[in-house]
Amino acid sequence: MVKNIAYATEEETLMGNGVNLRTLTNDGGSAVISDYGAHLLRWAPAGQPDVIWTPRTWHFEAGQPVGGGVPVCFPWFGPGFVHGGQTAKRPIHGFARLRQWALDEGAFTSARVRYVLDSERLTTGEVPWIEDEPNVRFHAAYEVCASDTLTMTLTVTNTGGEPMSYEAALHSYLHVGDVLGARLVGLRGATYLDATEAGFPPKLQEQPSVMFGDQPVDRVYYSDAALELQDHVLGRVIRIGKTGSPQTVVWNPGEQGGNAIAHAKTGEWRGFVAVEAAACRDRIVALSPGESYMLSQSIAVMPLG
Ligand SMILES: O=P(O)(O)OC[C@H]1O[C@H](O)[C@H](O)[C@@H](O)[C@@H]1O
Repeated sequence: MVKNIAYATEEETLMGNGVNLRTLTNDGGSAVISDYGAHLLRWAPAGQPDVIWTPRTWHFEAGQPVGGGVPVCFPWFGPGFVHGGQTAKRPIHGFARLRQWALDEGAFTSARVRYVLDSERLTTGEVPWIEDEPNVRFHAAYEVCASDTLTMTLTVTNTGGEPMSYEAALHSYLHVGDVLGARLVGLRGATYLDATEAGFPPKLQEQPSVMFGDQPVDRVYYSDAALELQDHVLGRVIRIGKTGSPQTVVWNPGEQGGNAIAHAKTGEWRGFVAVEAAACRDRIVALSPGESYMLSQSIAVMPLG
């Protein structure tokens, strides 16, 4: 099924291929979210161009991630990281974004949607995901509140009888007029791991802003600071706040990688910067039985002053 997000309407909340799209519309703004992956596809405050980026055309395919939007990365990030070392797990960014989440009907309003993914409903082979944690059980709740601001909150509870650990990220593709002129401000002085180099060498953010170009930028910052993504083309600033997020992942694939993104046409990569609330690698979340952890990201838009 090929779909242009620009044409998503309320009438399309029930779609073919077993994928439901939910539309939130209120005076403050509107959003579209898919039950597949609990994947936010669109959000814009009233009167603003989209703030969440997706390729101009995209489709749902069972077992494949939807391009752009806000993938929920869980229970691992990238290829995974266990006991101090990178692993090679598949699928990349965990299975949560490739599963149908259960809609909490009672919590679905014009401004809010809540989804649940429970380990009891997953198939053997997905749980446990860490060989030495054979009895891991969890309950994940994901709530999206969308009006003139957007807030996404992932709460994971250890429902098993043994300790569990996981990685998570809210992988927001933020729409900019042109990434080549975008500036991400708020990370000066932070240490980051440079994922574009072998071994993820640690580096220091010395410049006042992160800039983007033809070369990829792929970094795990050790920072929970509030950030501003300045967009001189659209004349606005996207403000990003986070809680429970010891790291911030910043990514743009650059020209070569960007033009290889599934579903995206040549040059579309210039329309986004991914700024991700994350707890991954050596900041993995560890939960005792009964404990919960909340990872949240909120986004608002201001005129560029
Ligand atoms: O799987 P995708 O949604 O395309 O995301 C892929 C990207 O995700 C993160 O931002 C990682 O830091 C990148 O290394 C990776 O390439």
